Amino acid sequence: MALVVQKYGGTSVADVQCIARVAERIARRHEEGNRLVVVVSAMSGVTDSLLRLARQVHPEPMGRELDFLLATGEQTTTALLAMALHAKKIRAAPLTGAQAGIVTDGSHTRARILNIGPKKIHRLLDEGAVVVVAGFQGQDLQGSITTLGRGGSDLTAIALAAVLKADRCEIYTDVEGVFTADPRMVPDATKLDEISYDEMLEMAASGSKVMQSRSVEFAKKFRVVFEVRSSFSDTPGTIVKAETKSMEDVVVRHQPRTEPSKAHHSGRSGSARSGR
Ligand SMILES: Nc1ncnc2c1ncn2[C@@H]1O[C@H](COP(=O)(O)OP(=O)(O)O)[C@@H](O)[C@H]1O
Ligand SMILES: N[C@@H](CC(=O)OP(=O)(O)O)C(=O)O
Repeated sequence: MALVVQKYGGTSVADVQCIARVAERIARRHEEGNRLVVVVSAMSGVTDSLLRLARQVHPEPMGRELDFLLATGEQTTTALLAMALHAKKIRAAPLTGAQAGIVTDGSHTRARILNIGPKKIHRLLDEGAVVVVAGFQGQDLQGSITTLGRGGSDLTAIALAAVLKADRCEIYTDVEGVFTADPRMVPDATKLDEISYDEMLEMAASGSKVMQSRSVEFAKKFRVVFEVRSSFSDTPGTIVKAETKSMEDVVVRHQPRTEPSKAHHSGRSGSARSGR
């Protein structure tokens, strides 16, 4: 029985129809006999709305309260996805980051993971449940909720895959993998079958990226091989690993510098993703 960690980003859980579609995908994999740990992000745009709300009541909200608020975005999706799975008669166990055993330092809004105690996840998997984990969050040693920086659900998934020694780690988004440039801005960008951690980090440094750089650094350090793929199709995505067999890095290095469109892609631009 393979242990699979999946992560569904905000674009994949943007509304209840999307959540139902994700539940369908999970149900299929569960029925195939896989053990599943599913990390979810807040529904697209929710984290930004929560930030705007916070700033309406305080120009510079305190980190502890801000993290308490921001973590609710992922918790909402976690609860809704667990309900959607129950509607399909699949046992699902929703967990906050803290309940999943994710312990961080106390750097609110950009906390670093100190360790993960996966006992509860293992127990739930042994009971046959699909474990649904709220991404982007943990708990510090004082018991306060923390968040892992923008894009931090990627880090939750990669770190869980490392700790659980998962057989597969799948990062689901709204494009079919990693392209030579942002496919929404560069129509003739081509999808890569494979890319190395270093090439992914180079893409991030040049402003065009599909994942939080800290997550890629973490994956590189702990040798977590993962696949970036679409939750809207069954097309194989892009495998990210230490070495790639081709010279695709040449293509990557020659991609044009692009500014991701805010309308579609809020929070994914250079500093918002990599600066923490
Ligand atoms: N090189 C690239 N390859 C693929 N997607 C990219 C790339 N650079 C930027 N992107 C953008 O990343 C988006 C996915 O990130 P995001 O919108 O944050 O998704 P999610 O909600 O799944 O985290 C894609 O829609 C695409 O526009
Ligand atoms: N909701 C958080 C965490 C996250 O990772 O989101 P996404 O997977 O949609 O990039 C953010 O907006 O930063």
